Amino acid sequence: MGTADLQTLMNPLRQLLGLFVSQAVLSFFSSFALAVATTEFGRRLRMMYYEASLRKDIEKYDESRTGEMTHQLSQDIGSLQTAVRTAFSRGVEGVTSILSGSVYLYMASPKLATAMFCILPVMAGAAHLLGVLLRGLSDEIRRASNNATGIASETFGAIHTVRAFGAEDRELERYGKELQHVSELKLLMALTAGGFYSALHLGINLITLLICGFGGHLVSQGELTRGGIASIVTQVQILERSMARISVVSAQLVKAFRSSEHIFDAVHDQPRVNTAAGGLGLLLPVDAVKGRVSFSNVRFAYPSRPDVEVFESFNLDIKPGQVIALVGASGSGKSTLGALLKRFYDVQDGSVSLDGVDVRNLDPQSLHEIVGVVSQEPVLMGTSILENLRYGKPDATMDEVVAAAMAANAHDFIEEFPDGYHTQLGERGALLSGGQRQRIAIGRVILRDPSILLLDEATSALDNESERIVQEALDKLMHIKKRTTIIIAHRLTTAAAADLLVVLDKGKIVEMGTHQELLALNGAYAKLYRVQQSAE
Ligand SMILES: Nc1ncnc2c1ncn2[C@@H]1O[C@H](COP(=O)(O)OP(=O)(O)OP(=O)(O)O)[C@@H](O)[C@H]1O
Repeated sequence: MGTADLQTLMNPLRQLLGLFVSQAVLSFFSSFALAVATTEFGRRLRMMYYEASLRKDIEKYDESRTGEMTHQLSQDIGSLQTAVRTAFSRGVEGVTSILSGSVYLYMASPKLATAMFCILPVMAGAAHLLGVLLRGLSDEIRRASNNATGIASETFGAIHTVRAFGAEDRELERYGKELQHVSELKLLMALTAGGFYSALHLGINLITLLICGFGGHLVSQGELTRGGIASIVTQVQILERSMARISVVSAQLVKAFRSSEHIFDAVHDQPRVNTAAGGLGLLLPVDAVKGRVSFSNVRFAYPSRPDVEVFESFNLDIKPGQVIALVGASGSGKSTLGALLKRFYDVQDGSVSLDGVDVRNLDPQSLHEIVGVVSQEPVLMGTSILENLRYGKPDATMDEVVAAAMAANAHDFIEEFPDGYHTQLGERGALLSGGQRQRIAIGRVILRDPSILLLDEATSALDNESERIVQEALDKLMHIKKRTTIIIAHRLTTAAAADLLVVLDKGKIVEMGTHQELLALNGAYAKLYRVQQSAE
């Protein structure tokens, strides 16, 4: 072979090599760009959904299972991401080959192309029907699998109760039932989709047969060559395969968007209380707050139970610096007053105000800075003790943190841990005892230094010794500075020292006065007190 021949051979080879390399580079960049775009899409959607969930109204939490929300955050958005990625990669490829195949067909034989395109609407109609069927089924599957995840997460969260009641088998059965339902629905979906795709393939083969028949007729008429019909049949098969692929991709996309509809709804849902920081409502300077709290003609029923009115027309005025204790039977509305003050819920009528400002007109961040809470069963985060204390004041110095922990009677037990303040707590602070958890919770409130303190039965879950230590910490918290304090008390020993005791019954104030005055009155409080004294 001469040099000139070799040159002639090399030229096209070089061109081909160039083509292959550019194809590889192009394919790398397009798949990378697609991965970047879908990853970013997933990240943003997750952030938007997470934020919407964090900011949604508390009553929505009363009605939903947190496990479902976690499922949606990971599973549903994940499958949407995959579907979008597949739709783009396969969809673009499919659409391109349909377009180029159609042009080729039309140029090869306009009559054959027209005949073929007449059949397309029938296929599109069938694909639409499948979409409708799949949509209904995928809704059902989503509901059932969210239920299953909800059950599992509820059980994990309440593992001590489950273990204490030996309820593992019952929980397994409950989860298993839901999972069985999911499997049945998925099988039904596989049957529907499988049936459709088999019918689709049958249709495709029938169309190919028809084209062969019609093509044969055109050959006999001299309008088409035998070679032409062979390449048309090949092209038609490519076209049909692309259409089938697109219908699969679009069904997947429909399914994923359907199961994510509620995510978009949640993202667009405007909460009643906008907790986003910045200029929403009045900002009361924390230092200038006097601490007067007034409930005026409050009418309230929980949104999840609108028919049961907890308060019909409730009035209570708490003076700045006053320590009041709310007492009364279980279910009389004590905790609800705290929830209204923190604006977890809005009153239906009347108002709750702070220094004369309706809490609805206050910036929620400002409100939470002013009103500090120590709850009955404080929940800590699964991070370090230090970070948990700093939850009250993220920029607190180490000295401030230690001082707060000392005031909360927590410093000594923290120092006994090998890692001290850096000790990692389990989920919800599970590695601490109830009393230790409460002292950390008191410490974080001391750091926050609120003007109004809400103590929700803070000592009710403790034994006598722990109660004494926690009570001592609470006393320090109440006396570090004079602040309005509302104690939601179950144990009347906690309430006895308050300036004013407010006795509630079914959402109404039945008695008010100091401990001594109420004992002398010999009414509801005295009765409650005697019952508790004899029980202790
Ligand atoms: N999230 C809620 N959704 C619907 N109803 C609720 C909710 N929380 C409380 N309730 C109802 O509101 C009423 C008042 O409850 P609340 O918790 O305020 O009573 P409480 O006096 O604090 O009781 P306890 O001393 O047992 O904590 C009760 O009938 C209760 O069932």
